[in-house]
Amino acid sequence: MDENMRVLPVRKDGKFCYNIILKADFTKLGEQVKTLGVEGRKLCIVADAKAGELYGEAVRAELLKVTDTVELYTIPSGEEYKTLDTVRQVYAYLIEKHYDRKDMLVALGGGVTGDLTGFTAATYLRGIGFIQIPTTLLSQVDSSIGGKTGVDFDSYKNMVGAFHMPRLVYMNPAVLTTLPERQFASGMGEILKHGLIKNGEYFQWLLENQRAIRSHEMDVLLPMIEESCKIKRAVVEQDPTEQGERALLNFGHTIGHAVEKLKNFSMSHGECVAIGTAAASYLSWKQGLISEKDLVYICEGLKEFGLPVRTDGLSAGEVLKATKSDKKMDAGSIKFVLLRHIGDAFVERTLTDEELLEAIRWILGEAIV
Ligand SMILES: NC(=O)c1ccc[n+]([C@@H]2O[C@H](COP(=O)([O-])OP(=O)(O)OC[C@H]3O[C@@H](n4cnc5c(N)ncnc54)[C@H](O)[C@@H]3O)[C@@H](O)[C@H]2O)c1
Ligand SMILES: O=C(O)C(=O)C[C@@H](O)[C@H](O)[C@H](O)COP(=O)(O)O
Ligand SMILES: [Zn+2]
Repeated sequence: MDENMRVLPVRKDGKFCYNIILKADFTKLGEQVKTLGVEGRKLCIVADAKAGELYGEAVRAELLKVTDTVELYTIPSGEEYKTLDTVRQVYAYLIEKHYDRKDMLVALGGGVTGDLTGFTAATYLRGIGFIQIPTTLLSQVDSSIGGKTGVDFDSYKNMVGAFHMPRLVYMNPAVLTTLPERQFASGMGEILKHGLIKNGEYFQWLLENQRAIRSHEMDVLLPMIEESCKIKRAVVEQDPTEQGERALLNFGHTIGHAVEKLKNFSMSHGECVAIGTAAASYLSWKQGLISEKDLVYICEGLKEFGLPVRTDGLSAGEVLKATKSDKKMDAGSIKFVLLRHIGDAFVERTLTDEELLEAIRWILGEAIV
């Protein structure tokens, strides 16, 4: 066993499902993929344009140690391409190249690539295997784990999707050195969420180590990525298909997804989650759950990591409408994740439109009457 490699097994229904590998290079990728029995099978790397350009050949070279056919199919970068049309183009390529049920897809890129490739794998020939090689901070700590796959539809986030577990998640944090700062901050939006919903001490640790994290010091980044992976793993192991507990991972996403859509994806997912987190924290304060001091602590914490807690150019009414068009409605009431305290979240179903509007006005910087 390589002492610089961390292996986090993920279970489903109590049984081993797949490993998350954390290793600061790609040297163990071939060996890990070999354990999946892909010898003689075709592998198609579905790569985000940027990640493919930077890491496509290194990944392909490792995979060629295991099987003879490894192809690289590039998709354009950006949330606006997380669509059925891009999926259709990947299907067409797979059909043209005669991919069969035992061949596999390899997602190389951020959450957009992972969600889209996972959905393609879930639906092509009624389901083939796929591997996640996440290359953004956000995808390493959140989207590559747990098998939520899907695409946007008419700009509504993740409206079409499937639960389809990866066969392996191999994350190499060294690739984060090329990640633009704004994308790094986006990943911090989900990481801070993990602390807020599940581990208050971790949230505090993140703020205390803010400087080292923002300077990308590996001795702090590695334990941070590992801890977030463990939090996400614990939630998805308990509730793989979002019957209850998993909904907590949607903290900050209800209003966040509405902002993401209304801003035409000009803001990153993590930035919108940060704005949604501010709104959900405001509601938690208004419900008498967290203190005003905690609300300020959370918002200042988000800002320390370069994340927004406010936005403008939108009307409160349109944000409410888009919020209620997200997937969080259940028999007419909205499922909204609130904080009982920092490190402990729950789902609330009784919030009124007036209460939601007040929180929305707050993140829009409007006077509250
Ligand atoms: N399935 C889930 O559980 C889950 C969880 C969280 C988020 N998501 C989804 O993930 C998506 C956001 O993912 P994201 O933040 O990774 O964005 P992304 O996939 O759009 O990647 C962000 C940008 O980083 C670039 N990039 C990727 N890796 C790079 C690298 N190593 N160096 C330089 N540039 C690199 C990409 O080209 C892109 O421009 C959203 O669609 C969101 O809905 C899904
Ligand atoms: O894994 C989950 O479950 C999550 O909710 C993680 C979120 O960070 C992620 O953005 C997810 O894609 C949101 O799912 P959705 O079903 O609300 O679209
Ligand atoms: Zn998210």
